[in-house]
Amino acid sequence: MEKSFISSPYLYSLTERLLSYLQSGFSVHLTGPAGVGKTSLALHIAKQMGRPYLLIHGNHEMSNKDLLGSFNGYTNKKVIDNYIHSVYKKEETIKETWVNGPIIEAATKGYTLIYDEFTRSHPETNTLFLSILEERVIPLFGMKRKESFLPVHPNFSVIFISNPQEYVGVFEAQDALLDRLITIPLEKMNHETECSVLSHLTGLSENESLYIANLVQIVRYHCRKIEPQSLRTSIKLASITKRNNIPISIYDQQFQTLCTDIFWFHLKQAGKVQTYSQAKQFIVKIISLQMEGD
Ligand SMILES: Nc1ncnc2c1ncn2[C@@H]1O[C@H](COP(=O)(O)OP(=O)(O)OP(=O)(O)O)[C@@H](O)[C@H]1O
Repeated sequence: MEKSFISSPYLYSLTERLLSYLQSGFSVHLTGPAGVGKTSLALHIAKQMGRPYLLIHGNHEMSNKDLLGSFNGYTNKKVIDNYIHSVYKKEETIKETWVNGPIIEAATKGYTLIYDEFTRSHPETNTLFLSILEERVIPLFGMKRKESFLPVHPNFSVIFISNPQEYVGVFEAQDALLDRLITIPLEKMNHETECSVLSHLTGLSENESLYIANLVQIVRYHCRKIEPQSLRTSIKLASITKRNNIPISIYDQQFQTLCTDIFWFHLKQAGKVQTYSQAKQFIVKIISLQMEGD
């Protein structure tokens, strides 16, 4: 099922601006911590571009061949001539076949490309984007093709997405590439939008979504020294309660256990608790007190 995109005044305005930058021929770059909504926003924008779009994910093993394509198939043509029955002639030709990679596919046909986690690919792999974005040509040196470049379709544009540089397995983006992009650090979703996303994705009522969003907000506050729990934490809590008909109340045993399972690791990382029972106590005593205060 396709997930619906929930907008807010901030997201609406950002979408409009990013669309206009892309339509003006510039590629854009969304950056921000995990779960802040970068991929959802990129997909939402790509759909509005009214062109086919393609989503790829960077990784440290990604090579130019993976992006551009390669000769990796064979066409076998066999001709058997036995017209004169005493003469048997067999002719076989084997031809390498070129298979387009996502960049050639998207750039020559004018698609919108979403390059998620592009800083997980080696910076040298991403170098080809310098000429794609500036000179509007796809470099094909060393690809064993007759042409040394292919022209880029005028409608081709890229939405790059990255996580912060401090994340494990992330390379620093090249300055020259960043210089060609309009980079927007995505802000954390506001409380109201988070509640709407929860109701929309899980079918919980507004009040139930608000309860869960408030609870996660309190845990975020207690764990503020570590990477904040993203929207995904609220989605997990909301989806599991809904699916299993767990009463959404900090006084309910089942809900307490679920919260403990979801938050123990974060509370431990933040140095608030050590053991599972301490985590449960923390949730039941401290968090319930703060929930009452809301
Ligand atoms: N505006 C939105 N409307 C509906 N759902 C959203 C919205 N933004 C985020 N979500 C939901 O929140 C979750 C996290 O969003 P998303 O995957 O877009 O984040 P991200 O920043 O790309 O994360 P990561 O860096 O880990 O890939 C997803 O389940 C997504 O469906």
